Amino acid sequence: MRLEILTPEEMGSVDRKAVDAGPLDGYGLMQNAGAVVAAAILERFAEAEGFLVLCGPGNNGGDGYVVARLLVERGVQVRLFAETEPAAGSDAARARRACPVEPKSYSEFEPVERWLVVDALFGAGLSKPVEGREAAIIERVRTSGLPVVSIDLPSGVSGLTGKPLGAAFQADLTVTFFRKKPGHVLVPGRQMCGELLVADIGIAETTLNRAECKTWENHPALWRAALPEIGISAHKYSRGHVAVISGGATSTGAARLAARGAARAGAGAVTVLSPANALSVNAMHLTSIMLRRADTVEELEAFLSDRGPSGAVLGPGAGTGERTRSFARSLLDRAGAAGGLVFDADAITAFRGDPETLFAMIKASAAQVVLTPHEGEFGRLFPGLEDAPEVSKVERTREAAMRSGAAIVLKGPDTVVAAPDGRAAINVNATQHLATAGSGDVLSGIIAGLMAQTMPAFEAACAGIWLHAEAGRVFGRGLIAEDLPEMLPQVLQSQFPEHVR
Ligand SMILES: NC(=O)C1=CN([C@@H]2O[C@H](COP(=O)(O)OP(=O)(O)OC[C@H]3O[C@@H](n4cnc5c(N)ncnc54)[C@H](OP(=O)(O)O)[C@@H]3O)[C@@H](O)[C@H]2O)[C@@H](O)CC1
Ligand SMILES: Nc1ncnc2c1ncn2[C@@H]1O[C@H](COP(=O)(O)OP(=O)(O)O)[C@@H](O)[C@H]1O
Ligand SMILES: [K+]
Repeated sequence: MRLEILTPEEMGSVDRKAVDAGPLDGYGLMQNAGAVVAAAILERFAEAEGFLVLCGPGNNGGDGYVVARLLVERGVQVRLFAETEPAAGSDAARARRACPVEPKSYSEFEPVERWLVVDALFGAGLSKPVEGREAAIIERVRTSGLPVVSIDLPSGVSGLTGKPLGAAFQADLTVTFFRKKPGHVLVPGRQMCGELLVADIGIAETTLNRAECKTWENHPALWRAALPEIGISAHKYSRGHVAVISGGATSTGAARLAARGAARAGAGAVTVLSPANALSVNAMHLTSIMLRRADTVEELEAFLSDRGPSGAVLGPGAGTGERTRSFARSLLDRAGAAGGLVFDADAITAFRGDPETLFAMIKASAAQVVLTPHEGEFGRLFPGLEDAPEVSKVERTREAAMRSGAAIVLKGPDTVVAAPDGRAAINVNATQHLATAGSGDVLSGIIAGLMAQTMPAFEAACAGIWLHAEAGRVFGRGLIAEDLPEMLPQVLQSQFPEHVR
């Protein structure tokens, strides 16, 4: 599967390598790009009565001239709008000369009913906010309601960040080339593309140095091989034992959701470690999941010594005070080499004043650590890496992983996972039904459950996010967090039948 995601800059270097290797030059690639776009348009929009092609000054516009020419050759009506001539000697200038349609200026642009707009204004070379006459055309197209096919990217959407830079098209179909770019999978770019087609334009697969690729679309192909297998002689503890730290009497549900997530993800045993004042409320709601008292670090450490769990979740409902901070220190200190720790919610917020101390402990620990912040929690731990218009969520998450020494799961509709070694994956199967209280708690449990079964942190985080999202997607409307663990068996059995024996 072609799961690699290339930044516009990386794509530019692939293009250059492809041209150097031949046989196609830049103009040849542009011809192929135009041809795949024209074919996709004719196949999907056969009922369109004519085409309004908008060409920008660069190679994206060059692709537009090729599309216009090919559509004219098919005998359909085409009007072309361009404001700036392509640079002399460029591939786009050659495509412009070969195009039989004389461009009109943008000011002459008029929407025509039942026609289709081909957006070839800007692609990978978007370098500043779209304003003025281009913004005016985009607004006219939007109010006309005409369908839009965008070449490479909806003009105005940054291929790097997925965010609009000024005005931007909402496309019905976007045709990009060779590989997806971050802007096609990060929101809001993902929705602004409409349907996304990744087309082959004759760039050899060998042009891409796969070993250098560090960013992927999250998909089972990335981590299927690392999914835990249950051996025939398994016993409950050999399948992994997860400890989940509960909060006090009025905030115990989050830990139980995480515990249930860990159990359904396949951990053979799960223990909730509860303050004394919450033991009875936890006991009333737990059956197969075990319960043990842990008010103090000494009690936690006694449990760690007795039972040697292979995974733990700290944070959901745990409180942001000294108990949580001291439990974090103890878990990082005492977890064996195979231990997998997930710090979520309050375990993240508890270190807001002193993230460097947490990062130093993580780096010194033998445990594999995953931090699962939402944007608010992320900002508390990583000042300076907050969301900003021109920064990519992938790069922010990657930088946070390097700073902290943990795998970072930055949650949202486009959850990004990054590892300290630079690997990153963008998740695309989530549904908005996951935006429900406690859904993140279940996720932390699923990831810990997978790590407790010896799945490495990055793979466990990617698998956990995908399974969690798939459970939400399959369940659909009316989802509450309690439903997520209960959907996992169905998702696991339908997607990975070989793992259920
Ligand atoms: N490389 C290859 O082999 C292949 C590439 N292909 C195609 O090439 C596309 C990339 O082409 P590209 O690099 O020429 O950039 P492109 O997106 O046309 O824009 C650059 C121009 O727009 C201008 N400009 C930017 N933002 C602006 C704004 N907001 N408002 C106004 N102006 C703005 C910018 O100005 P400047 O930054 O120089 O001031 C410059 O003049 C790629 O998306 C794909 O479609 C295919 O043919 C397959 C083979
Ligand atoms: N609009 C959305 N679309 C898809 N997934 C979402 C959306 N909103 C939230 N999620 C997912 O739901 C979960 C919410 O986690 P979190 O914010 O920690 O909530 P809670 O603290 O209530 O458990 C995360 O996995 C997140 O990625
Ligand atoms: K475009």
